[in-house]
Amino acid sequence: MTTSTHYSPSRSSLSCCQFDRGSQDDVRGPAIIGNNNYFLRKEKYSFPKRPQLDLSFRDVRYRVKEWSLRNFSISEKEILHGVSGEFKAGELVAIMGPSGAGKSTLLNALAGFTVKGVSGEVLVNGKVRVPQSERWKRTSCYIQQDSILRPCITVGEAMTLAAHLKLGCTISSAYKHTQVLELLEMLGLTHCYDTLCGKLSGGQKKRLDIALELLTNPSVLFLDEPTTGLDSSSCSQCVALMKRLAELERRTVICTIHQPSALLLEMFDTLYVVAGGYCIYRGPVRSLLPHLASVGAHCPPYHNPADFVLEVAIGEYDISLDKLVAAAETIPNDQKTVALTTGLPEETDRIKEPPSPAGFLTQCYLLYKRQLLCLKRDYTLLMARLLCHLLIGVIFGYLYMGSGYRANVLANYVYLYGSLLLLVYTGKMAVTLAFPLEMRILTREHFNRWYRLAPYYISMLLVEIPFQAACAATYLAVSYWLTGQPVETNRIIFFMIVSIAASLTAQAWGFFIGVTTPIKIAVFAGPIIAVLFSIFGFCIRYIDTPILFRWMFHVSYFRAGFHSLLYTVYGFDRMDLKCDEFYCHYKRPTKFLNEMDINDVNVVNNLILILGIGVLMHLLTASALWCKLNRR
Ligand SMILES: Nc1ncnc2c1ncn2[C@@H]1O[C@H](COP(=O)(O)OP(=O)(O)OP(=O)(O)O)[C@@H](O)[C@H]1O
Repeated sequence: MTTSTHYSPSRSSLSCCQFDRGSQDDVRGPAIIGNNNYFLRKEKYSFPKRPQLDLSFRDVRYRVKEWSLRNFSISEKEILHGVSGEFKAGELVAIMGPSGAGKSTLLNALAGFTVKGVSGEVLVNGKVRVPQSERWKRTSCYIQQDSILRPCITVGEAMTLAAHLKLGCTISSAYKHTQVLELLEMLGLTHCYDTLCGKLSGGQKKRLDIALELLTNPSVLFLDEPTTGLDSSSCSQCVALMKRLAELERRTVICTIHQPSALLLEMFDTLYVVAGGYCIYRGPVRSLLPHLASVGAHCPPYHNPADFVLEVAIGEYDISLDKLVAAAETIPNDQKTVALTTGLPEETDRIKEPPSPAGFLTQCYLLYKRQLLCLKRDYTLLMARLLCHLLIGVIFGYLYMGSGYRANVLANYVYLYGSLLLLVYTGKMAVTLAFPLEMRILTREHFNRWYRLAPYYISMLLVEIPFQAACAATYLAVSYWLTGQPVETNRIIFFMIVSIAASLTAQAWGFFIGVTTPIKIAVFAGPIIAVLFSIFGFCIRYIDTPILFRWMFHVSYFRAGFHSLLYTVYGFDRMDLKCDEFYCHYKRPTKFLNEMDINDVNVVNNLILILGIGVLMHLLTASALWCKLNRR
């Protein structure tokens, strides 16, 4: 998304010298923290002050239900076993532990990203936090492990769009733009302003993820393994950045981390170590080794404390988990963390609630523009879809040339059936497979309160529906003309409307299948459902349908579409067809309709049925999406 007044900093206020210096600083890691690098130029930034939030949690448990095929029963598994802790504003907290210990599970529970199965209390400044509450969502953000960005938009566009969405209309565009530039400068991304997100390095993507969420200046940041996949200098840079974020304006920054170097570990204020779903240490980093020594685990000289605590956690030093858990309980409170903040910090008058996000229509508009921008940049797939429809239209038209006006109705019957099947398949499959890929972006942006589900869904439909309609119309125009169907305005209009409506309803089914089923099931569930419904009306008549299946006849939009197409072509008192032989059985179109048992088709009613099913499927899809996003 672009705005006309915006300019690339590389071309304007920020000089190349700044960028060059930033780049050099990048590779010097934590050693640079005392130097004059971009993470330290705090005074320049003008972010609105937010409340300081201390986070504490008591007896947090996470249970999942597991279905056992062998015993044919559902069992419950506890992953977090009643962990407690306190994280103070201004602290950089590391949640560490061996693989599978429950780090991400704990982070998700604290962030409110996982709600189902979580019990216990999470308190914010001493008050119970409701994970779904608007206030909590406005003051916190969650950054997932994998960077999820749209590859085809630039850093500047991504930031500008996020600023418009998250900061709403009450804040001027100029101010938003200043925020964008300041954040990019702070995170060393100024020189990437015009770079496509897909072309950023791993470290740059992580920084952009953070920059995007910092637009609302949240008080609490949760980051799931922000250093995973980065080289050592990028790791240092990332942790140095988080440290500054915690220090600047006393944000609470909590992240899970795998195996930091000794140098990296020292940069954290507080360490929370989990093993097997239990807490085995919580407190300042500097107290870790003395604490472990008190339970009989002495860290060898020159050994990385982070490695050491993981080795202790997995039992390499013959210290049982029970003993470690019991020892963690005895850590004195003053050592665990400093007392929680009560009330608001100083400078209360500067503290502001985050602004309201953009309104419904603005969200629709911005998301629609983003969709269009992505399509414009990556048009190969769209062109391929359009050209395929054109090509297949030519092939079908050539194969069934002239069948529309001849009495050899069986050829035309197959053309009509094949055409509808094609439009149903292309409509359905194009979105069935595309949607699961969108899900991760949607989950991240929706959770971090960029926008609501309805504007997202509407913006997606505003792009997908016209495009599928255009593809269908391309195919129909070419094949209709080549096959010699009747050239009568009413018939052409009905033919086009019914075919396109069926294709769009199939598309709605595609969305539904894509949202509700895993991708591996979706690839065959889509075609199976299409074929199942296509049987009714094509090779079986209503009177020949077993009673058990007659309901499918009524709800099959394919049947409704196919019968309507046949009636549009052969009904409405069509004159006799051209007969090239001595005797043509179906010279009179009504004879054919009578034998097919479709002489009284109501095209308008069928159209209402097709569109009704389409609308219903969209409503079901949106409901399923809502459940997925809000019932985690
Ligand atoms: N929904 C779930 N259903 C079943 N098991 C789960 C579920 N979520 C987590 N687990 C299990 O809980 C344990 C902890 O998972 P979690 O992802 O929190 O580990 P982690 O410490 O972050 O590991 P890693 O560092 O390898 O990412 C794992 O054994 C995982 O298989």
